[in-house]
Amino acid sequence: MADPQIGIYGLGTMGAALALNMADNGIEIAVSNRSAGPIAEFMTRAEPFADHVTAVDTLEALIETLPVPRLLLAMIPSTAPMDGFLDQVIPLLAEGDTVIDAGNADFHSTRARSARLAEHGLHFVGLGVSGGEEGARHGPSMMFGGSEESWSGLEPILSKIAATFEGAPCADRMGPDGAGHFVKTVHNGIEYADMQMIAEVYDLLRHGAGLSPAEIGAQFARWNDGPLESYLFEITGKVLSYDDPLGAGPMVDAILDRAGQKGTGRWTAIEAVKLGQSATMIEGAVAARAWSAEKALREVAGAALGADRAALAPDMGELEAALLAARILEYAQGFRILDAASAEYGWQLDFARIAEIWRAGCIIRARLLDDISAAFRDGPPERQLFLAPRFAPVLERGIPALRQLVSEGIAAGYPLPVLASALAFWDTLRQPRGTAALIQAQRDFFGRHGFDRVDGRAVHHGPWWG
Ligand SMILES: NC(=O)C1=CN([C@@H]2O[C@H](COP(=O)(O)OP(=O)(O)OC[C@H]3O[C@@H](n4cnc5c(N)ncnc54)[C@H](OP(=O)(O)O)[C@@H]3O)[C@@H](O)[C@H]2O)C=CC1
Ligand SMILES: O=C(CO)[C@H](O)[C@H](O)COP(=O)(O)O
Repeated sequence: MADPQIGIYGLGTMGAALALNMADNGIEIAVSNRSAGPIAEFMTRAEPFADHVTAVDTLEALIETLPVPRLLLAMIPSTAPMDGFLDQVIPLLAEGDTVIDAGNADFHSTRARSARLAEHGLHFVGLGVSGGEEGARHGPSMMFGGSEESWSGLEPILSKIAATFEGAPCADRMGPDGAGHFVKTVHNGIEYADMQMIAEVYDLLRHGAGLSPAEIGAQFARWNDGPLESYLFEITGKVLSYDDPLGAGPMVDAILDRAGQKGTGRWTAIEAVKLGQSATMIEGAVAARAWSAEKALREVAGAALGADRAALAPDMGELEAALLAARILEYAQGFRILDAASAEYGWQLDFARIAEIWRAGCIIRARLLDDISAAFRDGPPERQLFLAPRFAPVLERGIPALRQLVSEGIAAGYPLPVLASALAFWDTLRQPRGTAALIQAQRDFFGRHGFDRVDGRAVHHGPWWG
């Protein structure tokens, strides 16, 4: 057996799948895990590729097994466990070795960890991996953040295991230190918005139009054959077609309506605000998950305030047009955050390439990304996707449909935090003169904050100050 090319520590859902993907692609790997059970389980699954796998019991042994300079990939929670892992490995590694955090990390942590490892002559890579277990096993989309040197060491491996789109691997270097994890975080923010938008339409169709989950699933499957084609529409169609094996009717009805969240959507919203942006659709989706967790309160409020909603009869063609417009706006918001971060951190992110690496393997893969990539290659006015000429006819058709959907939905009592905020974003940004003059007047009145006049005259306070 040849020397392992890379060590993988953490054989949970994602680590095991990535390791199997590597071994399946002929990459020599060494693996280990904190507890013993997953190592034995992994070796059973890896039996067809056993020639390419060395399994060891401890982290120390894993490091000893790897030739220098080492590539050591950890697929463990990127929070305190990652810092504990680094405490353990730093004294065992040699100058020039590379540690890869392939989990979902807060990019601020990644930047701090990169600086910490650099003090020891070590490289640290923040690798965003998307595609869930299936993607990790058969071809994920990967967003690399780290030095050019560590990219040249890792690129041959990542290119072999990545999803491909039109022959090119869906893996690339985004920039140094936290750039890869930041792009992955925004990917997840878009994922949150897309999932919530789908859930809002599901609600309208289920409770407004009275369709069954299976009928709605079939509708999502039909939409998935058109311009809305995407992984999330595909799996929504599938998920809604299942019945509960325990006999409680449609599977979706047997699931508690309380959404989990591990942090990436929230980080996206927080970073957007810190960067002077506001990704309202992503914020709306994070809010919806937070409100969903308040199940007990909603029970009380529903009994006290009434949970009535009126019937609706949405037209499926209009819905499709509305959803496409909303999806353009949600990606537009995501790329605006990337643009702001790229400027702030000097990353020079390549948006067309990011759209391409999201085109396959990842959770937000969607047909629309072809046009997004092309729009960025054309250079949209003001760097804004929603101003790209290629989207003009789609938005001209879709925005009135979205307006009708949102107004009818809200009038009938449905919460539409993502779809409604898409319209607020659109309607705000298309107004050359907005409402902020009044905000400025109020700020000056209560706090003498001052304002600029439209005529440019050097008078910065209102007559209320005499
Ligand atoms: N699941 C998904 O769809 C995706 C997950 N991710 C990210 O991948 C990472 C791993 O997630 P996932 O595989 O789903 O998680 P799992 O819960 O399936 O696996 C967690 C792994 O981390 C190990 N681990 C946990 N705590 C420690 C610790 N303190 N020290 C050492 N090892 C530890 C576990 O070891 P042990 O067996 O001993 O408990 C196990 O190997 C996370 O950062 C997650 O955000 C990224 C993309 C998609
Ligand atoms: O990164 C992922 C997908 O891209 C993970 O599945 C992540 O856990 C999803 O986020 P959340 O758990 O908050 O829904």
